[in-house]
Amino acid sequence: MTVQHQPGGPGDIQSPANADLDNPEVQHANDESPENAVAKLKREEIVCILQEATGGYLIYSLSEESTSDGGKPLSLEVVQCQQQHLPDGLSEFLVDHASLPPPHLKSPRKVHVVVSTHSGLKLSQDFYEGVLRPLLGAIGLEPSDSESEGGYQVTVTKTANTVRDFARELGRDGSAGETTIILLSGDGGVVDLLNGLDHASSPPSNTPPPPSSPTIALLPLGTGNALFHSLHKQHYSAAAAAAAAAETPIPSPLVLGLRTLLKGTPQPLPTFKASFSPGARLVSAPVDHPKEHTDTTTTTTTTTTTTEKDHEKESPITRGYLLGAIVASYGFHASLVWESDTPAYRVHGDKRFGMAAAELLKVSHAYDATVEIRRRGDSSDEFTAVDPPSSSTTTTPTPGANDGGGDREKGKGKDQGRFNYVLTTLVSNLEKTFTISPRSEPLDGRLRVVYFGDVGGDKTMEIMMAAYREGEHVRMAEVGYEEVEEVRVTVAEEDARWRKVCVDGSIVELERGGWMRVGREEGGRVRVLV
Ligand SMILES: Nc1ncnc2c1ncn2[C@@H]1O[C@H](COP(=O)(O)OP(=O)(O)OP(=O)(O)O)[C@@H](O)[C@H]1O
Repeated sequence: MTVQHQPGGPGDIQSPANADLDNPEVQHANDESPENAVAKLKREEIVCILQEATGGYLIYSLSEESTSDGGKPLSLEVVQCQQQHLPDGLSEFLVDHASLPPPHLKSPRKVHVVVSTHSGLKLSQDFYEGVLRPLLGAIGLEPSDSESEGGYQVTVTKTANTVRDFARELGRDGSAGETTIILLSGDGGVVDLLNGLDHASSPPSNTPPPPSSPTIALLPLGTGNALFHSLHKQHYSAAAAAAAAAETPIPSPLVLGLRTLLKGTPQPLPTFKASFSPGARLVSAPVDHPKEHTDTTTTTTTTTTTTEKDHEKESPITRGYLLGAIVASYGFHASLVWESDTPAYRVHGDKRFGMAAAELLKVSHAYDATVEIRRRGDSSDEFTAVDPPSSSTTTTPTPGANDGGGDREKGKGKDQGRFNYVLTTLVSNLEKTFTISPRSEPLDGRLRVVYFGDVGGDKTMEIMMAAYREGEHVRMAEVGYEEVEEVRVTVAEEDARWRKVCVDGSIVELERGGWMRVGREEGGRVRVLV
C-alpha cells in the first residue's frame, strides 16, 4: 500500500494503520494491493526500510517526479510490506531500530536543519516539508522551537547572510562540537558555514581549531553541488555498476544524500585558506553585462574602456582571508561564475552558464598573471613560477612524486605570463559529470592545480569538454596539472573585469598587482557525513 505524504502536515507520514480514507491520494493508494505496491517499488528510489513493532516493514522512498496535475515534485512515499521476510535484494536498505536515530542525530547531540531558500531551483523548503521532516519524524525526531524542548531546530534563510550568522552564533555559544547541521543547500551553504564559524573564533588562527567540530550532512539542493558529487563519486560508480548489473537506473543525488544522512559516518572535511593582498574586496553580483571591451591581447596590448564599478556592493575581506573546501580560481572559471550572475542572465536559469561561457569564449581573454606554486616539502616561502604548457612541445607525462610530476615537463612557449585558466581544488568534480581533477579522491586533503595558457576560445572549449569525459583534459599537452601545497596568483591586469577571482562561488576583486594565495590546511574545521 502506498501512502503519499501530504507536504505541510506535522511530520505525518501516514502508515496504512492510520491512513485517512477521505484523503483522495490515500484512497487511491488503498486501491492497490500491498503486493503490487511492493512489486512496483523502484529500487533506486528507496531511502530506507524500517521494521514495524508488529512485524512487517515500512519502505520509504523518494519520488522526484513532477505530476501533470501540479503535485509537488518532491515527496516521501511509504509502502507497507507485511511479509515476515523482505523481498530479495531489499535487505541492504534495512535500518535497525536499535541504531535509530543514528549517533550523529541522537541526543545529546543537537540537530539543526538549515533550509537555504535561494539555492538551486529553490526546492529546499518543499524538500524539507515534503521529505526531510516526515523522514526525521519516522525515526523519532520532531522539530521544536527551543533546544530545551529537545527535537531539532530549523533555520530558514531570509537573506544571503542567514547561514553565516547562524554559524557565527553557533561558534560563539560553544556548542558547535555537539551539533549536527543538516544542510539543504548547494556549495555556498558549506562555505558560509565554514567562514561564519571561523569568524566566531578569536583571535584569527593560522591553524584550524582542534576542538571538536560540528558535523554537516549535505542534501544537494544547489546548482553545482560540487562537494556533494565529489564526496559521492565512488558511490556513483558503485551504484552505477550495481544498477548496470540489475538493469536499473542509478539513485538520484537526493536519494544518496538521504541514505548518507541515515547511514553515514562523520569524517574531517579538508579545507584551504585563500589569503589576499590588502586591496582585495568581496564584490556583489555584476550590475549588467560587462562593458564593451576592446581586447587586443593577441597583439600584446590591452585596451580597456571600463573604468567605473561593475558591481553594486563591495566589502572588505575581514581578516584578509576566506576559507574554502572546493575551489579557488582565476581566469575563465572565475569570470564565468561572476559574469553569469547578471540579472539579464539569471532569468535564463541554469542556461545562463552556457550563455555567459559562449560570450567569454568569443572574447577569449588571455589573463595577465604570474602563477607560482609551492610543492609539498618546500619551505613556506619557496615558490616556483610556472608557465602555461605549450601544445607545440611533445609531452610524455610521467607520474612523479607530485602525482602530476610529468606535467611540469611540458614545454614552455610563447604563452608565458598569459593564462586562460588557473584553478586550485580540493575536490574532483565541479558538477556531477564535470571532473576537473580526476586524481582527487574524496577527503584526500590534497590540493591540486589545473592551468593552461592563451590557447584561444576553441581550444578552451575542447579542454572543458574533455573534463566531461572523466577528466581527460589533464592528459592534454596544453594543460598543467599537479599536486601543490600552495598557489600564488599575482594579477597584472588593468581592467577590473579581468581581476576577479572565485573562492567556492564567492567573487573577490583584486587591486592592480594584487594577489591571492591559496594554501592547504591541516586538520578539519568541520566534519561531513560520508
Ligand atoms: N532567502 C535568501 N535571500 C537571499 N539570498 C539567499 C537566501 N537564501 C540563500 N541565499 C543565498 O543564495 C546562495 C545559494 O547558494 P548555494 O551555493 O546554496 O546554491 P547554488 O549557488 O544554487 O548552488 P552551487 O553553489 O552548488 O552551484 C547563497 O549565497 C545564499 O547566501
